[in-house]
Amino acid sequence: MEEKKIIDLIDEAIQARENAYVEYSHFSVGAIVVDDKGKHHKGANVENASYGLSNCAERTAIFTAVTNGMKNIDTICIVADTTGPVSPCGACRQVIKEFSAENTRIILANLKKEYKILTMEELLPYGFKL
Ligand SMILES: O=c1ccn([C@H]2C[C@H](O)[C@@H](CO)O2)c(=O)[nH]1
Ligand SMILES: [Zn+2]
Repeated sequence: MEEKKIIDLIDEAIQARENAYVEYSHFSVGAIVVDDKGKHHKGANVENASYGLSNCAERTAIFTAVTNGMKNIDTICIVADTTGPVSPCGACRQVIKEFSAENTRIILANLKKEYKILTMEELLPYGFKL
């Protein structure tokens, strides 16, 4: 993927991050899923007073994309205010895997636009799939 497209996706995820509802952690995360038809779906983390009910940004974006008919993730871009590129939690890695294909790109980034692009196998080696 060309550099400009990557930076544009990071910018889009930074925009999505603006809508994060982070009453408890004050840690905002944004995500963009590009589906197999090239459509973009955004997500932000949405927390709850019952902490365990909180939903991560990447899962919000994936569930929205699936609701809109996505079968496979072409690219997912996740951004947070971290020292290096953000590291998604284990639950999200498993959910990304569910909708990943051979060529799915996973872009992890921070607000300084430092990023790394991983394959599913790199993000979740030996992950569970039926
Ligand atoms: O990759 C990540 C890591 C964390 N969070 C959220 C969960 C919680 O709302 C907050 C702090 O963990 O950040 C995400 O949305 N994505
Ligand atoms: Zn998560």
